[in-house]
Amino acid sequence: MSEANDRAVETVDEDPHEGGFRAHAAITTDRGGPRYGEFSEQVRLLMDNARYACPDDELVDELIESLKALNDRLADSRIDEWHSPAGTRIDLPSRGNITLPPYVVTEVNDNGVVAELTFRDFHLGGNNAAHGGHVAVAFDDVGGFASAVAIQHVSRTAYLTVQYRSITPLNTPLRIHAWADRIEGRKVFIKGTLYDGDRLCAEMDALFIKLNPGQA
Ligand SMILES: CCCCCCCCCCCCCCCC(=O)SCCNC(=O)CCNC(=O)[C@H](O)C(C)(C)COP(=O)(O)OP(=O)(O)OC[C@H]1O[C@@H](n2cnc3c(N)ncnc32)[C@H](O)[C@@H]1OP(=O)(O)O
Repeated sequence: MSEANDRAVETVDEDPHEGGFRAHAAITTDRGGPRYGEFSEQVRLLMDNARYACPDDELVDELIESLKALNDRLADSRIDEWHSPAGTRIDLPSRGNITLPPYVVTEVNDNGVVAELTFRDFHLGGNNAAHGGHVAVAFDDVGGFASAVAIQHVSRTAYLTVQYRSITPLNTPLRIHAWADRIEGRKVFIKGTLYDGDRLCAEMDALFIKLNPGQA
């Protein structure tokens, strides 16, 4: 971590979290400004290019200097997790969270949550296919979303099982669907599917637990 990173630990007086997540929906399209989506896309491209890059020594030297300068500037604008745009920008893919595979929600209703999701070069597992861990990340987020829709409350993943049925391609719009199969008290049983066209890539079977008030 750089010096700028050390300086960047900023605290906020109010206590904006509840049950381990945001107390308020914090729905905003303002934080980060109108070009935050373009910024996120450039970061994703950086990750994609870094994944496949084979720079020579001279370029590595140059890139390290550029990245150091960039990281210092970014670190200066860090804020706590509750106020950062990432995760709250509902106008952007995956709510502006660049650590998630980008997805755009197309349906939210009694049948759950449906989204168009694209794994990118950064998500490579091998042989042009998505890494299984990234598939699980996608299911966790969209599954958590479906749980939130079903119970109108925050929940945490207790378990999440993925059945990998066929290769999940990169750079291909996929259809991810998660829905509440049943609810028993605080337990929300979530199921999910990931399709490339008509081909089933993976299935999810997960349990989310509704958090008690103040639960971490
Ligand atoms: C701003 C814009 C908004 C837009 C729209 C919002 C969309 C917003 C989407 C966000 C999407 C994020 C989605 C990420 C979600 C994570 O990734 S969360 C992070 C990963 N998960 C964790 O770190 C959880 C770690 N584990 C824990 O904290 C605790 O074990 C848990 C899961 C909270 C459960 O603990 P607990 O509350 O003490 O529950 P406990 O009393 O032990 O168990 C309750 C019941 O569940 C059962 N149970 C608990 N664990 C298990 C298990 N592993 N297996 C089977 N049964 C279990 C118990 O047996 C018990 O059953 P009953 O006796 O009631 O029949």
